[in-house]
Amino acid sequence: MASTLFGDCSTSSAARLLPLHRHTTISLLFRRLLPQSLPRQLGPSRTPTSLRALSFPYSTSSSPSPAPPAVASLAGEASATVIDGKAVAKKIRDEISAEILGMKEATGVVPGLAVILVGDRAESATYVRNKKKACGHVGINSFEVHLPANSSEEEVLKYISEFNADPNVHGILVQLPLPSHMNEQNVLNAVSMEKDVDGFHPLNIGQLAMRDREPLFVPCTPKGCMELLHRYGVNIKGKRAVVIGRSNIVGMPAALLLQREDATISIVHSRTSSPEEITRQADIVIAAVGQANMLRGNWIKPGAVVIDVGINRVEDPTSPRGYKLVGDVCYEEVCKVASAITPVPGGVGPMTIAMLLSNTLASAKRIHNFH
Ligand SMILES: Nc1nc(=O)c2c([nH]1)NC[C@@H]1CN(c3ccc(C(=O)N[C@@H](CCC(=O)O)C(=O)O)cc3)C=[N+]21
Repeated sequence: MASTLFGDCSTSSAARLLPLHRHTTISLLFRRLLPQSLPRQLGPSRTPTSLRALSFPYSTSSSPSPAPPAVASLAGEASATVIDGKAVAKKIRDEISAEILGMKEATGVVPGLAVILVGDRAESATYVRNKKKACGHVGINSFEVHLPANSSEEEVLKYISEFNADPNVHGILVQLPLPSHMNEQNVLNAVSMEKDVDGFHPLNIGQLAMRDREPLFVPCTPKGCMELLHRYGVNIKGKRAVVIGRSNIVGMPAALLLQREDATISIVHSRTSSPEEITRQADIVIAAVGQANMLRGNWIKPGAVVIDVGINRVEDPTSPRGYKLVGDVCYEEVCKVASAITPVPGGVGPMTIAMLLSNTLASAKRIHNFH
């Protein structure tokens, strides 16, 4: 993830690449004309009680009061519900811990996750460390191989086949990106599809794309996005969903998952003309492009639900790390238009790790026939 200089939406590099046709204020005023779009779009929450407190502020609201003058209204503009991925992920980890304990007591089996990290990218090392910590918290054994950046592809393949054969390992994750001299396809194909907790094996992706078939694993980040939509009671069936970005690991599987739940999907990508016009039609937006603050307020239909997958570092001299994390969505603008939005950090990121743990537990249960 490239570091950019700009932390605020108005100066985002992406905003210059993709010219804006409308100003945010217009969106804000437009939204005022449709104050009822939110409660109708979001049906009653299927969310457990503990999460309901985090849920929609509008669901019980009465009729809108007369509109104050536009300028005054901007400060008091109601904000979207914040979809708290950190809290949901914690709840899921607690559920996983309990299940793992039960499984251990009943069968003696402890789920195991193997992570292969090649090279010294600081971000990759951080993710791997976070995954290991998360495994520790829920009671999953973690196995880690850290290879130097100049290792050969054969070496990586050798570790993969060892983990494929190891009965203590139920999940195998090869941290991406791999160094450029390696063939990512060869490596991902080598992971046994029964241990493919990332869901990146072509057979798992293929099953995801086919009707009436079930993949053994669904990729963690898109699965986390869907879990957030479910736990916040967002209706998907029959809705228009736009996924921005067509990567194998997020955009494409996210679109397939939404389609499997009967949304009508569009994928917006770097060659799409008028991406903002298409995005503005969406009831659900999943942004996964890796461009800081790219989605402005005027890309969003009032009342839409926005899931921000981007994790971009932008320089921030006031932060001890020297940078801060921002999403692909210009949060300050979009939170005034959307009905619900995920923050960065604290949105999809923690869910990705929770889904990895969930996939690893599911794998151990399947391998040991424990249900
Ligand atoms: N084979 C493979 N599988 C992956 O799942 C995979 C990968 N490779 N390569 C890199 C990406 C990235 N990724 C993240 C996971 C958690 C957070 C996360 O927890 N983020 C925190 C912030 C963490 C921080 O403060 O740095 C948050 O958004 O709140 C972010 C990013 C998994 N990835």
